[in-house]
Amino acid sequence: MIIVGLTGGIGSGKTTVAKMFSALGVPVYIADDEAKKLMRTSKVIKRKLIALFGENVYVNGDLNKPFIANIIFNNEQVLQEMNAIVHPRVASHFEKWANKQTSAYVIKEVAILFENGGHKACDYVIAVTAPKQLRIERLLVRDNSSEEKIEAIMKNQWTDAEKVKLSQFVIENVDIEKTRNQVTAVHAEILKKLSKS
Ligand SMILES: CC(C)(COP(=O)(O)OP(=O)(O)OC[C@H]1O[C@@H](n2cnc3c(N)ncnc32)[C@H](O)[C@@H]1O)[C@@H](O)C(=O)NCCC(=O)NCCS
Ligand SMILES: Nc1ncnc2c1ncn2[C@@H]1O[C@H](COP(=O)(O)OP(=O)(O)OP(=O)(O)O)[C@@H](O)[C@H]1O
Repeated sequence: MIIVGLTGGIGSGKTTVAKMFSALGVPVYIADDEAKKLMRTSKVIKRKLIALFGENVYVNGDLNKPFIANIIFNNEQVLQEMNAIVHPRVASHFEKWANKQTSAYVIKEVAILFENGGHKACDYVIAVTAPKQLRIERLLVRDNSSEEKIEAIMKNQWTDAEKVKLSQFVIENVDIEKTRNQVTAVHAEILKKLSKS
């Protein structure tokens, strides 16, 4: 199966772009959603997360997100330990999912693709970009978050320039209609590349 990674910084519009690919009939895997599902349901992951963070990591059986976020986005060591527990499970879950798809290619949306070396398992990578200030403004509206928390998350992520250098496709997501046109063009280009290979 041909795997196209879709990545971008927090608030760049990855999910917005992923939905546009989905509307074109491309199967889309949202790694973050699946990671959170596994963190809620896998006994092995739950046990390891409790060992790492303590009992407060779950509240009434659900993930205690503010508690986790407050720790991991201020402590890179713990962030990496959590990722080492969760991400290998997501990788095998993705593989099973991808093997069931029958389309020309699939999209794998991952917020931290390059940062974790996940791009090496992709045939192509699409980077979604948007100016930092615009991303912050979107998140302040969407999440009722603080600028401080957003900056803390951004510190753990590569810059757009670094991601663009290693990506085969770039979608600049500022004007939504222009974004839609870029998605259509990238989809056509990928299909063309695949028909030649
Ligand atoms: C840490 C958690 C609890 C924070 O939840 P919260 O609702 O506050 O934020 P949200 O989920 O919207 O994430 C905000 C941003 O943080 C970044 N981020 C999230 N998880 C991670 C991670 N494991 N490593 C690095 N950055 C991350 C992403 O850019 C994301 O867009 C949550 O993100 C989580 O459970 N993450 C683990 C799942 C995971 O690893 N996802 C990353 C992609 S596989
Ligand atoms: N081109 C755009 N014009 C206006 N608003 C947009 C545009 N693209 C995305 N948004 C809005 O910005 C917010 C962030 O977009 P989205 O959730 O797609 O980003 P993301 O990269 O997936 O975020 P995260 O990294 O937090 O998962 C959403 O509220 C979305 O509706």
